[in-house]
Amino acid sequence: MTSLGETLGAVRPVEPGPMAEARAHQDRLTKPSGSLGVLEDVAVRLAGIAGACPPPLPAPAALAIFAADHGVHAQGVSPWPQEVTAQMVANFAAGGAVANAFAAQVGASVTVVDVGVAADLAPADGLLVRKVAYGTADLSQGPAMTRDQATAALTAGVEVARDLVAAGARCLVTGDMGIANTTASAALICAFTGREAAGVTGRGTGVDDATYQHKIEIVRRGLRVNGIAEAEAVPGGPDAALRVLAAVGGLEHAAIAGFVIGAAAARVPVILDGVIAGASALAACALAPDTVGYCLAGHRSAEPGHAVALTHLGLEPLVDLRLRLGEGTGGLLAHPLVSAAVRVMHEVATFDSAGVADKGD
Ligand SMILES: Cc1cc2ncn([C@H]3O[C@H](COP(=O)(O)O)[C@@H](O)[C@H]3O)c2cc1C
Ligand SMILES: O=C(O)c1cccnc1
Repeated sequence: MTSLGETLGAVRPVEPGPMAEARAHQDRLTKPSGSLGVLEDVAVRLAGIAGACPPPLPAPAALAIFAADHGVHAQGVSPWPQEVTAQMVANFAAGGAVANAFAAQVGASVTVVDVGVAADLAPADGLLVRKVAYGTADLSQGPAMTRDQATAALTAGVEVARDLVAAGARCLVTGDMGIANTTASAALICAFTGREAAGVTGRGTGVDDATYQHKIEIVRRGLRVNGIAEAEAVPGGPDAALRVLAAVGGLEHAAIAGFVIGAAAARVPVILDGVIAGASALAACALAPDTVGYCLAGHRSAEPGHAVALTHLGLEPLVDLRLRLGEGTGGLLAHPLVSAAVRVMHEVATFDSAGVADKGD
């Protein structure tokens, strides 16, 4: 068993020296300075993460899809039955989901982790059972999880990251599956950013207007019953972060937060997927602030809370395709861009080496 405290303490800031070196190297390459835009920033950050310039290629990539159920589903916040969580876990394990197709496209492995599905699942190839509970309690009635449950799910995420890196992964990608988890995501984003529920709650898998208004009300109620003021960010520090995560988060949010922290502790970049990952990353970065240096925002999801979370974290999304699926799909699609950004550092000639004239002063 990994101690969560030890892992939090192992997260170091990204290294400024190799980042400065990478920035200077970018300017010597046979292209106008800054012409690769955000990709230059990505390559610079990967140098800081690896502590080396040029940084290693971020491959192979490994996607982990954390799955769990939500007590708040009983409030009618999702049009889908809760059983779809377990059914989709089987679909991931059989290779039949969108995430599997995108993983195959970009050459990423897929690991599915049951951290809280409300059904018994048997371990199988690519399916780890690390169940902490059969779903959370209803966050609109009281805390969704105990502190111990949140800690156990965080630890499961840390350990999955550690094991994937030990098995050779050089880039991690977050994925989620949990019917009703956009409600818990909205509540987490409210608590960590201090935004109002109406500004961060989205339609998830597609609720109608009446259900959407009800969903916003449930997010408000969840904050209220758990003693979290709406439109006021919770105080910083790991203790408050764990309290918020346990109060209104999901078991997969906690596990994803642990996974992101585990990536940072192992000095490996982690590509975040959509709104569930964004909400989880807010918790991760509140628990261990240097974690943010290891996070790349794969995409911006159509859920309004996602942009709020990314702005709060200071992360710029790599793609915006109006995706609103989760599973890791948006994170996976960004992986070739991250690889391309790093490959430039290895393969592109400098003005000197290629005999190309630099622009005049
Ligand atoms: C078939 C199916 C596949 C999915 N894959 C991801 N999600 C996504 O939708 C769910 C969150 O939306 P809400 O909060 O509205 O329930 C999560 O399971 C998320 O991973 C799916 C949802 C469905 C129905
Ligand atoms: O942003 C996401 O990842 C998302 C949006 C809607 C439903 N599930 C996931």
